[in-house]
Amino acid sequence: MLSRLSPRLLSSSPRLLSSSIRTLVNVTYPSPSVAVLELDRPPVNSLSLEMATSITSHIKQIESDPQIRSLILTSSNPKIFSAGLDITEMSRPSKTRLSTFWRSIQSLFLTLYSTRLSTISCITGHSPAGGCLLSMSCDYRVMSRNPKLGIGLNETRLGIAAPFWLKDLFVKTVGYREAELGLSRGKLYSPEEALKIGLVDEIVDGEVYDVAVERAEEYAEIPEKGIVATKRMCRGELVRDLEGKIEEDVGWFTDFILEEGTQKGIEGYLKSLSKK
Ligand SMILES: CCCCCCCCCCCC/C=C/CC(=O)SCCNC(=O)CCNC(=O)[C@H](O)C(C)(C)COP(=O)(O)OP(=O)(O)OC[C@H]1O[C@@H](n2cnc3c(N)ncnc32)[C@H](O)[C@@H]1OP(=O)(O)O
Repeated sequence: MLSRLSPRLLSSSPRLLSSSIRTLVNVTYPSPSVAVLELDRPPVNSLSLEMATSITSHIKQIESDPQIRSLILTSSNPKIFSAGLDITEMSRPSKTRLSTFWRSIQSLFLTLYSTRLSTISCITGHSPAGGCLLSMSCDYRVMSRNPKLGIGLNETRLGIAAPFWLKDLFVKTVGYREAELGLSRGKLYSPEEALKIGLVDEIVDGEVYDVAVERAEEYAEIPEKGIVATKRMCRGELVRDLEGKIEEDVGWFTDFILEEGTQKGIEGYLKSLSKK
């Protein structure tokens, strides 16, 4: 029933949907050419298989409306953009679920990174690891100035490593040396630091959402053909690299995560999170 609705009418607000078909995101339209996709998976918008699949399918639905030119990605939680991958997906999983989970993350990245839409990440809260991946996959990033917030790739802190395509995305965004330092130290950058290295494009004192809408509207005025060709030029190589190695990457991920040493690290990290 839901899929027959026009994307323009589609709002996945919890007020409108029963919990059994809750889609974990809300979609709204602040202007005729701009859509907003709000992550809404309490408590921390972590990316489970269902969450990643839902975001991907909503991006595709929005993309299919030719009137929509820009997409803002944001969060219903003002303190947390996304806590990254749902770590429980990686804790003592079945191999089948783990492979399907990783495919859903690859697919979310490929969809968001190569969409014809101009994408603005509106980062009001923490954005570690997979949260940073979502932000970096967008064309423009605005973040609240709050010095308590962190954005970056902290995988090493969990005893895991970013996959090659996330490392490549980070290198493309901040440059080789900063990426190497940030990755090996598992560094989370404050908004000021993130601005300095180009991990975000703008930091905002007031209402970050209003600035995101302004930027989305500016992008929407640029002729689509030029933007799409430019995106393809800048992003095609990384997209092709991953597309050519999907199975290899699934193999690396599942082997790495299922190792006993990795499992122990993940268990310890989960304990430290829930003890806080
Ligand atoms: C040959 C080459 C080999 C190469 C191998 C490559 C293949 C391997 C690839 C492996 C790649 C894996 C990539 C991973 C990327 C990721 O995204 S991993 C996830 C990283 N995320 C984090 O570390 C964030 C952890 N969370 C936090 O720091 C904080 O929760 C927060 C700052 C986001 C919010 O803090 P606060 O508001 O204080 O909330 P909390 O009380 O901490 O959390 C509430 C609640 O949520 C649970 N939780 C938090 N984060 C996650 C998460 N990511 N997943 C699942 N659950 C999470 C937390 O435990 C609390 O639960 P309880 O209320 O205690 O039950």
